[in-house]
This record gives sequence, C-alpha cells and structure tokens, in this order.
Amino acid sequence: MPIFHVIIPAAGAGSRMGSQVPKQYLPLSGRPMIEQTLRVFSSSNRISSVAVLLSADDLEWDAAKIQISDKTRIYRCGGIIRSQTVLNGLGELSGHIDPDDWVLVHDAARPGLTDGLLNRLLDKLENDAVGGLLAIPLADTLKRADDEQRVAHTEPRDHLWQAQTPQMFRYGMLVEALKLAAEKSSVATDEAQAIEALGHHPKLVLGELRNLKVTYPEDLALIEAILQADVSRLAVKTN
Ligand SMILES: Nc1ccn([C@@H]2O[C@H](COP(=O)(O)OP(=O)(O)OP(=O)(O)O)[C@@H](O)[C@H]2O)c(=O)n1
Ligand SMILES: C[C@](O)(CO)[C@H](O)COP(=O)(O)O
Repeated sequence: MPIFHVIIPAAGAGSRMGSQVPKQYLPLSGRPMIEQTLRVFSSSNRISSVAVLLSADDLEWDAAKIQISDKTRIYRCGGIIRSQTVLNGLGELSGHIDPDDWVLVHDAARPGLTDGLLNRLLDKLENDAVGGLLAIPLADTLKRADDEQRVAHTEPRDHLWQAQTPQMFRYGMLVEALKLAAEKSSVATDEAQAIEALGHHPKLVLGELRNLKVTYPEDLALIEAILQADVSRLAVKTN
C-alpha cells in the first residue's frame, strides 16, 4: 500500500502580492488562505501526514489560530528560496519517512486544489517509477518581451505546459535531487526541475485552472469567486 506524505511550503513573504501580511494568511471565504489549502489534505484518508513549513520569524500562524488536523505538524524551517524551504522540511522528516514513501509538495498559495484533483494525481502516479505533477497545457500564445516590453518574438507553444502543485516524488529521490541543486547553487523553481536534473522525466497530470497560484492582488478576487461557487454548489447539493 503506497504511503503519501504532504509538505506545504508556507515560508514566503508574498512580495508580489504587496499585502501587509504574507499572502498565505490573507482571508479567503472568511478563513486564512493556508487553512483553505490544508483542508483537502486533512480530509483525505489517503494522506498519512502533513508538514507545514513556516519561516522561523512567522508571527501570523499563532495569531491566526489555524484549524489543523491531528496528522499535521508545523516546522519553522523556511529558507531564503522555496527549494531550500522544501529541502529543510525534508530534513525535518528524516527518520520519520521511508525513502520509498511518496512526498507531495503543494504551495500554501494554491487554495483551489480539490479532492478530485488530488485523487487524480495519486491514482495516476502511485505506481509510477518517477512521479510527476499537476499541470495545464498552455492555452495562450506565448510572447518573448524585449527590454522595452515590446514583443521580441512569439515562442512556439506546442508541448508547453504550466506546472502546478502538488508535485509528487519519492522521499529519497526528492532529497537527492534538491541536495544536488543546492550543492550546484542552481535554483530549481519547482521540485520537478530538480528531478529532471537527475535525468528523470516526471509525468504531467492534467490539472485545472482553479488550482492557480495566488501571486498578484487580482488573483484574490478570482480564487474567492471559485471558493464561493464551491460553497454554493455544496449548499444546493445538501438542500
Ligand atoms: N522562501 C520561500 C519562498 C516561497 N515559499 C512558498 O512557496 C509557495 C510558492 O511561492 P510564491 O508564490 O513565490 O510565494 P512567495 O515567495 O511568498 O511570493 P513572492 O515571490 O511574490 O514573494 C508559497 O506558498 C510560499 O509561501 C516558501 O515556503 N519559502
Ligand atoms: C512550484 C510552482 O508553483 C510551480 O509552478 C512555481 O514554480 C512556484 O514559483 P514561485 O516563484 O516560487 O511562486
């Protein structure tokens, strides 16, 4: 029986959001964003453990009184960059996770993940030799900008996908990949990039637009509308 652990990198400053508090604590449907993100993992009986990775000087977590499940643990091990936070979190879990256990890394800033998308990823990859990630095929035409923010040229977009999270790899392989990236001082902007540097080819599993990463202020209204629509659909179902 495969074992799945979740790591939630939540040690970012949210600078592109420009908010007073880090974006993972901004209210969404009346609760902090990170609490919305945690819900899908807390309610899944397929997930064995959840590790939330905070910055050492995070003052918001305690103040926000985030509701967590019994299988959730907090680690104040945030790094300068996301990949370092994840590597630090993997280190905290050393000895508690078998090298062949699956680890799913999911951005605290992606509160739109559903149990359907989570189960799609687990079902597609639980027997995979490498692992993979949720992603969506690029739908827009891609432009390369010049220094004056004018179009330099159009990039070919065939076979281009936008990576989302969770990204799911076995503990041992992920530690090896992120340690190598750190040793080479190469910045892997997602776990898959570090895995690719080992010569592997992670599987792309179809995600959904709703699983967007909340990055800029305009993303908040979008994700709020998505979560409100979820509440309305649930209300109709239960009436
Ligand atoms: N040193 C870092 C940087 C980011 N993250 C986390 O990685 C996820 C995705 O990163 P991003 O959207 O870039 O978040 P921030 O780094 O906070 O945003 P910004 O780049 O705008 O500052 C977020 O949940 C963020 O909290 C992290 O744990 N540690
Ligand atoms: C991991 C990720 O969400 C996949 O698209 C993305 O790379 C995170 O980038 P960020 O700059 O750390 O938000």
